[in-house]
Amino acid sequence: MAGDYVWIEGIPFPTTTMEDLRSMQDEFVARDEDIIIISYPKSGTNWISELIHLVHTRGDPSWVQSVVKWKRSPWLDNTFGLEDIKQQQEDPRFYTSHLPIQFFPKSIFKSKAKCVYITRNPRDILISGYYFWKAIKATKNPGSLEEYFEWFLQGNVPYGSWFDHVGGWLQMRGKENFLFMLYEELHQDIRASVEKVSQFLGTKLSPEELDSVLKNVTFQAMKDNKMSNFSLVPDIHMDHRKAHLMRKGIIGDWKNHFTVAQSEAFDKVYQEKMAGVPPGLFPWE
Ligand SMILES: Nc1ncnc2c1ncn2[C@@H]1O[C@H](COP(=O)(O)OS(=O)(=O)O)[C@@H](OP(=O)(O)O)[C@H]1O
Repeated sequence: MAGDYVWIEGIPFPTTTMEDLRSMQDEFVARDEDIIIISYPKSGTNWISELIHLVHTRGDPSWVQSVVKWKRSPWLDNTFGLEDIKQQQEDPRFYTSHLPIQFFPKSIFKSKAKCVYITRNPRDILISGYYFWKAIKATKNPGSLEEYFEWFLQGNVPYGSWFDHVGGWLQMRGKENFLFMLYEELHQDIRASVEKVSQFLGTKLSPEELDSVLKNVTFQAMKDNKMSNFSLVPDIHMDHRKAHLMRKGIIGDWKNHFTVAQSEAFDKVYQEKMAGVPPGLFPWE
């Protein structure tokens, strides 16, 4: 049976999230060498993580094929992930977070840690989450799409409102150690995306290394890689009969799901909530 949420300061989190986020925020010690992947759920977190890990190994797939993703980039947001991060001696440490900016460890903002924030058309995020949360035991079962659609617009979904999450993290745009990426840009030009990320990380790849990264970050390669496709998530956390991480991997699946009325309702909320965001920043507007 799917669970409910743990509510922390008005935001619903999966029940696997540590309850004392505020203590973690004060106590966590970032290192300048850290590489942090940040996203609202279902934005392409695992795609950009895989890409970053492969850039780090210069296209050698042995790490991504032998270590599960949540050990390569543990979750900052839960106690087990945090322990893994703290115990890592070697630099750089990689870790992942879906946290809204107001819960992020303060030391990260004072460090030179490199942060990559990825986002995606929120309409596609809604659909991706609608299917995925059905399988995840630490989140509430979405029920019908009509119902989930309303929850999403209200921010009554894991990690709260997409609008608030993106709005918060956009404050970091332009900072030297922050890179903003879009799922859609990875789709449109994956080679240019790999080059952009490798430049940000300070890793110059040879043409052969770049080709090997490209070969291993395709939807099919990740779907076939059990260390990346979530098939090894224990049954106590995920019902593998109900959904897979690697679902469709396309742009615009929302068009196969939204009614005209839903599409209009979404646009209205989007325009209200994103009024302060510079026009043209996102390709889906
Ligand atoms: N390589 C590649 N190419 C294209 N698309 C990809 C790729 N890797 C992951 N995905 C798609 O990303 C969606 C999952 O997002 P996240 O990784 O952020 O999910 S999670 O929040 O960590 O659960 C999910 O999107 P949907 O298919 O729309 O559900 C995945 O299919």
